[in-house]
Amino acid sequence: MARIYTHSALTCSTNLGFLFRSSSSHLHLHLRRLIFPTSLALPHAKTQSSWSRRRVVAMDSSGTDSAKEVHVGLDSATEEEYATQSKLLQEFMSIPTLDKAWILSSDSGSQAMVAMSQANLLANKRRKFMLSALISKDETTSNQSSVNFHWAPFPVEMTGASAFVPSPSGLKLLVIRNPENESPTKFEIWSSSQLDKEFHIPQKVHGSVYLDGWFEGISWNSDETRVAYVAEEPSPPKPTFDHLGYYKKGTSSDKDIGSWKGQGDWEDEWGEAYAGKKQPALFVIDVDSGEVEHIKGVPRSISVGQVVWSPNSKGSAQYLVFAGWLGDKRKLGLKHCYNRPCAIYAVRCPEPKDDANEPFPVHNLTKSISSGFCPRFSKDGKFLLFLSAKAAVDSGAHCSTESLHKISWPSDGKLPESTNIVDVIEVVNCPDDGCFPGLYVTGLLSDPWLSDGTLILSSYWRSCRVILSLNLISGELSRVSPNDSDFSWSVLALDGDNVVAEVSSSPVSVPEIKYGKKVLDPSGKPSWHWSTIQKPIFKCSEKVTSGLSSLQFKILKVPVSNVSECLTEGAKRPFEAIYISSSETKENGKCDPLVVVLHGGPHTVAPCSFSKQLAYLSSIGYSLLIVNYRGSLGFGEDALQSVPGKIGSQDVNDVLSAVDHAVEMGLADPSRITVLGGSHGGFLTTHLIGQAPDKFVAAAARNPVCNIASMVGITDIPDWCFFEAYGDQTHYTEAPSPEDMSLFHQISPISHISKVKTPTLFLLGTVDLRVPISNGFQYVRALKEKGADVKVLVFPNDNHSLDRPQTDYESFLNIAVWFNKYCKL
Ligand SMILES: CC(=O)N[C@@H](C)C(=O)N[C@@H](C)C(=O)O
Repeated sequence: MARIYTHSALTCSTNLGFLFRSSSSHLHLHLRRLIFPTSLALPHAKTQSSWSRRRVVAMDSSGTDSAKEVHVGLDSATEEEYATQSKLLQEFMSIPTLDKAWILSSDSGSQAMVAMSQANLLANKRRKFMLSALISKDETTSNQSSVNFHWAPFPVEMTGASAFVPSPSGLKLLVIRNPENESPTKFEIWSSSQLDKEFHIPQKVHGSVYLDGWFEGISWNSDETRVAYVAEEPSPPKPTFDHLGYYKKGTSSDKDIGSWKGQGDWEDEWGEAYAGKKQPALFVIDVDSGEVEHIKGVPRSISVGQVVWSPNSKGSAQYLVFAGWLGDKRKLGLKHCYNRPCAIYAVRCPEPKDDANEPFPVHNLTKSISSGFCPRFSKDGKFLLFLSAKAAVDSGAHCSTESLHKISWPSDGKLPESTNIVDVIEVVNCPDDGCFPGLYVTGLLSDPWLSDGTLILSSYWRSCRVILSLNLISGELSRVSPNDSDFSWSVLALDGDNVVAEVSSSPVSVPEIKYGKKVLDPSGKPSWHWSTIQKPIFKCSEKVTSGLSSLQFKILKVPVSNVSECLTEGAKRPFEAIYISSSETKENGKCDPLVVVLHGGPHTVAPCSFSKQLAYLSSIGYSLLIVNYRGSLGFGEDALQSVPGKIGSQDVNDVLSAVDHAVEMGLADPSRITVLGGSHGGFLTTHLIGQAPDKFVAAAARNPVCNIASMVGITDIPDWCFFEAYGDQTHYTEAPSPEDMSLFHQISPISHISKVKTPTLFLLGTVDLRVPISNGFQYVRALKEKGADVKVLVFPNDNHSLDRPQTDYESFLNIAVWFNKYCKL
């Protein structure tokens, strides 16, 4: 998931919950197909006799018909198990997710609007709804003031709306509805009691508005007359041929009878999650007339995003300021990839009276730095702040420690030839104990400022997400969320000088909303006083509540084994693992079975926050060990940069050290350990079952990287293969040599396949562009050849993230049943 803008939208379930409740044979048949959608569902040799068998005629490899026995369906005990698990999983997966929040201030006080979503399994979509509340504050004594949110009795369903953007005054609300087919994009302007305007923007003007976390940017101008945004350019016309196959000159309408459309030229795309998306381009809509202007002058080699308006000072030109990514050569994958060069640009926004035929020049404001994105103007309009992933771009790591910079913004609107970029927060290499580990921003609000110009933002800090404040003048950075909290916090919205935050209390309790007020302690030192907002908006069923109430967690510090002198200082420091277990003591003193959970990247982090899927696994009796091995975000740049060039060894050893550490502490029973991971986490999972074949009783891998040699030619991030294999970006080429291929094979899980004996479940998405499905299949077939116990679920319409509601649900249902089978819960 993109680290900017979004709150972790952990998605949910499927229609299986409904199906399991029925005992009709028709539904059971359907269920079997859902659970084993491919012919690769292989029962373990030991359990074969309990499976129902059916004689079918199949074609053997010689091409002749032969009668073979294949296994269909489940034994009744397994069916019972699926049925039981599905009921509880459904309750976890239906917990809603908080997507965004706004605080709108008026003379009568502040009001909160909270956009939430919940899985709709049957529709395989997320159901969106909006909750609103009036905020009342009792300010009698400054340090003791109480805050109440008076929630409307029910949320309002908003399904069909793609984006909500209140205007700065809170008097207007823009609702955008992206089309699902060839229909127009709808823009609605709402006032407090009615729909004021509705505009339908046809596909020949632009396609869907971007809402992806990278290119997304929708911005009201200060007098609330225009909105700038990023949308897909119209599709280029396709060649038309008549019934004889003759090429037709000129453009013709889609509805021509007796003619057909060719494909036309292929256009490069930004890889995983951008399949079929057109070039992002800048538009401005007049909210009174509905007139849409395509902002010209931006070269097609630049993909634009994150547009904001420059401050509006009388008589001076107004600019649209945006981030732009260069896609002139190859567009390499962008999702999770902060290492793509990008810059902050400004283009003068034409006034309605300007001659539209004369595009204004585009200024690159950040020429001297390899990365600039997320532009924000300071409260007084004197500075333009932006984030930079220069450490990622310059090193080649797909994600790394960020930095924050500013440039002065000219009050007369005359942009200088060159800008002086001032560093505000630098990259931290080796953080001292307990000190700021560097910037890993997880969210920047559209208006992130307190009245004195202090910036409020959320960032990873080791295994937690914290809220930080930055005084732009003094450069002082401090923690807004409590120093002693192991929970993950993120800023949702600002209410004047107060902070509304979402706090996820670790993996064992659902998020809650907190309201933070700056207070002065008796010595005059400022600190933040937090109140819990009374109504829990994440309402859980009794089973979920009782399941969670018996859990506890702690963050373990794991010492690095084999500290070598070649390591940088920061890479010698302990890394972390989050341990979750039942708080109840077992009568026999035995530990629960353990699931080792491994994030991907490798440069991401598994934060100490609530995850429905993992909470479900904990609540059915598993302890979890979520390992933030070296290379994870949040621990400084030295530790992060220590793994490239050593993947498949250093990261694997870190996980093994964490497991040994947990066993030594008496937290895990060495005979009942399983492992679960996706993508690079799946690379680690499949490495671990090959390199430590006796350690894990079962494994589950979601779109795993199993063979970099076969991935490099077809993934959207071939540069990742080179960077993580060699540890630098000098080796990257589109034409790998036999030596490259040999190294890729050698460092991949496939090279350890002969040792694997752990029963492994594979969850694969057919339209994954990052780790194409053939990677998992090759490994699966190699395991099958050895007679290993393998089960495969293939999701034909899923990409790399496997997060569509039904997919997510069916995945975790099968993970639970698979682990139960080998851990004998
Ligand atoms: C940079 C990147 O996407 N690497 C993949 C191999 C990976 O592990 N991706 C993670 C972030 C994922 O969870 O998709």
